[in-house]
Amino acid sequence: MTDHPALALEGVGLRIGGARILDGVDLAVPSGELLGVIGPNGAGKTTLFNVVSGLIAPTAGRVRLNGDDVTRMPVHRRAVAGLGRTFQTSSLFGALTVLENVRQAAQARLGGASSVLRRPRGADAATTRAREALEEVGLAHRAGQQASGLAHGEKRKVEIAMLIAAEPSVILLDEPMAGVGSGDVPAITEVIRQLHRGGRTVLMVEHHMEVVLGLATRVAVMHHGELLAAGTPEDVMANPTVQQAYLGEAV
Ligand SMILES: Nc1ncnc2c1ncn2[C@@H]1O[C@H](COP(=O)(O)OP(=O)(O)OP(=O)(O)O)[C@@H](O)[C@H]1O
Repeated sequence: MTDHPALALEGVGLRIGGARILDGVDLAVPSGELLGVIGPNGAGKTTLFNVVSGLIAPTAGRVRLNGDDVTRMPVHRRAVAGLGRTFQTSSLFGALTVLENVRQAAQARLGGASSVLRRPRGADAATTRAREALEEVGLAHRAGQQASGLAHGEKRKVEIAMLIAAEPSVILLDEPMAGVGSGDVPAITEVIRQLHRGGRTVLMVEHHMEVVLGLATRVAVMHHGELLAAGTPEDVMANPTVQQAYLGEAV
């Protein structure tokens, strides 16, 4: 298994009507990489994440998770197989507490029945895992608070704690800095850095270039549904084709 990339896209294409939304995307993401996915608006970045997570079926090519072909696997089974993702907008249950939100994610991973049958004294396994995940993102002190009352930046951290609790092997972060005030950017950057340091494989779509260049071990550039370039942040930013794609856009 270790010979396989954590995630591989092989000739992935998506046509909707006459439009080519994704075209021949080949990409191998080795285990432990933090890949920044960038590109101008409408380049196909979110669509690519939707294909990887199973929300959209590609019309060509394959998606492999740790070597296994998951192209036709539904979203929930892909999650169980080890794929986790966040969305541009918050996916928290506002009426639940922070701990309850993270606990749901841990419970989904552990499975309901076993934890009911074998409930450790005091706190069950899902609660313990949820508390550890909140600790990891520095939000243990918010555990009992209702999620709707959190600041936006804290909600982002709770979403990352939910990912940690679900223990995915590959994580997709879709614009983690979207809507985040500049004051919260460094703290969330640090949480993502920690997430990656734990040995997890992370793909991150992000427009905030400072964040991408500061975190990514490799950068992939999408343009008109194609993978234009992939390489170290330095190489990619020095690539004339990439600079051309961004003409008229803020890089
Ligand atoms: N279901 C759909 N039907 C038709 N066109 C679609 C559909 N989904 C996406 N598109 C088109 O595909 C292209 C890629 O969209 P996508 O949202 O993936 O781009 P993006 O790179 O994530 O953009 P942004 O940075 O603005 O979020 C866009 O031109 C979009 O209008």
